[in-house]
Amino acid sequence: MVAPPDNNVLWARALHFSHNGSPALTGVSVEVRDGEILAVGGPRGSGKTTLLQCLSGQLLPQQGEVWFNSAPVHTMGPVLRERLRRDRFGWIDPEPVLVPELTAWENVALPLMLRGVPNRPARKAASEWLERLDIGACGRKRPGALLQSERQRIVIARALVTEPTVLFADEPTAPLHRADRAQVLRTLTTAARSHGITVVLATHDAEVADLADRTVQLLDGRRVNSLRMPGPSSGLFEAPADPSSEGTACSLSV
Ligand SMILES: Nc1ncnc2c1ncn2[C@@H]1O[C@H](COP(=O)(O)OP(=O)(O)OP(=O)(O)O)[C@@H](O)[C@H]1O
Repeated sequence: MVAPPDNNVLWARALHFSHNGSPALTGVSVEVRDGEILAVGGPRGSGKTTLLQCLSGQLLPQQGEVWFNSAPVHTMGPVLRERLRRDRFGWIDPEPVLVPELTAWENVALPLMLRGVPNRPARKAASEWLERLDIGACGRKRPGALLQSERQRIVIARALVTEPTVLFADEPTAPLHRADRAQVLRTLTTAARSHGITVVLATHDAEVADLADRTVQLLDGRRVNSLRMPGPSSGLFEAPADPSSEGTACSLSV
């Protein structure tokens, strides 16, 4: 086993994963640098979610290696991987899932309280994150009284309140309208940058990927290079990835 380069917070090599025999990743390698916002693009079914699940230790690849800093995630047992996810990683799903009986600030404070943080400091941290995400006024409301975009901001605040080393966001703005999408995403990336949180963001929206530092593209479970055509809502032209370009930016503005 070869240890990954020092400046990568995550480093995955030649990942293979099949769901019940149907291949989702076939030899994907990717690196994530400390503090960067990396978009994982590609059409539906291209393997984005599976890649994020392998990188975050939710799934064990059937072949290949995943390293977090200098720790080999692919050889960890379930207890260690669970601890890693709890202590160092955050996760945002496409649909906002909140506890309906709790207020917004209680939902955000929940991960801190589960770690034993007392009520007052947990409440203070939750309120600060609600303010940062421009939903300070929603603190006392329950999820049922909030708009979908407000609920998704609460989910984002809850994922950031523990200040994880890496935040995995799987299509975090998929259910939102176009205008809300850009605003929520800008808030998420600004908050992550200001706190030095690395973000791995799965998206099939080229405009979403524009907010990232770098994009890697998947197609049918493989990495491909992408050439972005001119224009704001341009499509992506894809070509097989050159393994020797591993580590260089994959999105080339033409
Ligand atoms: N639990 C599962 N059981 C069986 N097949 C699965 C499962 N999860 C994913 N797949 C298949 O694996 C492939 C990759 O799926 P994955 O969800 O990783 O792609 P994706 O790019 O995230 O897609 P989407 O944008 O639709 O979320 C797809 O063909 C999908 O149908």
